[in-house]
Amino acid sequence: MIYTCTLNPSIDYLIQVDDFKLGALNRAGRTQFFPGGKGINVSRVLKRFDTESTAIGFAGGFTGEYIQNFLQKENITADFTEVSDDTRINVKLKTGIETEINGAGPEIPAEQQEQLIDKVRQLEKGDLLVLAGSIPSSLPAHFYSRLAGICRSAGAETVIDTTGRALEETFQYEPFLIKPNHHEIGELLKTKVSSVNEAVYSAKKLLDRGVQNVIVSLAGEGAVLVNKDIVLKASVPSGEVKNSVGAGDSVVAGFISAYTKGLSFEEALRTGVSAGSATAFSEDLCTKAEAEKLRGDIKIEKIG
Ligand SMILES: Nc1ncnc2c1ncn2[C@@H]1O[C@H](COP(=O)(O)OP(=O)(O)OP(=O)(O)O)[C@@H](O)[C@H]1O
Ligand SMILES: O=P(O)(O)OC[C@@]1(O)O[C@H](CO)[C@@H](O)[C@@H]1O
Repeated sequence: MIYTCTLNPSIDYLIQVDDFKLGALNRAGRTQFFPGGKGINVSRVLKRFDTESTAIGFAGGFTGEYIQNFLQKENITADFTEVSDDTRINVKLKTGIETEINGAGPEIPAEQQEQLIDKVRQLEKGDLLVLAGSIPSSLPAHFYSRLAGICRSAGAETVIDTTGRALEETFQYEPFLIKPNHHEIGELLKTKVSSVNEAVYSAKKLLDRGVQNVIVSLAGEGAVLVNKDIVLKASVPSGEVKNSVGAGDSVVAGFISAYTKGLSFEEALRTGVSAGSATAFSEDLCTKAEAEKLRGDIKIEKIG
């Protein structure tokens, strides 16, 4: 079974303001709400790729209820731990360029922390847990590594999509996959990563620290997949980027969906990148049909 864990979900509030002026009253054009948070996005794209998952994490208040109702309408199994504070609202301002304001997230009391940990203790060998997104400020930075450690002891695999120390501390538990973008892997290794070669070099350093597979996404420049046996480079299709929110999560979901169905690393990477680009080219997360249309435009090269 696949689980996604979003410790810090959100309602993503997308606001279109064509001629945004700082310090003035701006009138919004189109506005939209979506359930957000990286694990939730992964679950939504998995569902569109006919792959079942259970979404766990913390949800609270009217915003938490909105997210859970939305997931229910999309027939996604969710088992959130309820907290009393409201789940955050993240503002995604579309003004020609994208500006994001993400909330810190609610207070998570110790009792609810333990309840979530107990859910993760139920995982078994063969299960896969995706830990994705930021950690609310009331939780310790090592919360992900604690969950990753529990999975490791149970024989369940982990996919980690977060940044900095929270990510680094999970390496001791040999995550199956991490998917930093090129800025994030650069920050982690205190270097600048802007080319495919630099991404591969950096990813190999993380294999040495225990990670089994690293996908580095380089936005419009493509993506690489590196593990101990293979180095793959994927090109991305060209198109108009409408909304990059969730593009990285779609790469993770597409990859997992294909890989868990038994496809090769090449085809799983192709599926991941097609989902990422299809999301970037659409307003909400991609549909399977949108991603499939792009498959043929993605070139996968074995470069190591
Ligand atoms: N300009 C683009 N053209 C085509 N595809 C793109 C473009 N930008 C992003 N993508 C798609 O989105 C994927 C993820 O992009 P990116 O490297 O920006 O990751 P990210 O920063 O994790 O994404 P997110 O915007 O979700 O935070 C890429 O692998 C690609 O498939
Ligand atoms: O603040 P975090 O947890 O790092 O990121 C949260 C977020 O920006 O990530 C998703 C896109 O990847 C959005 O749905 C959501 O608003």
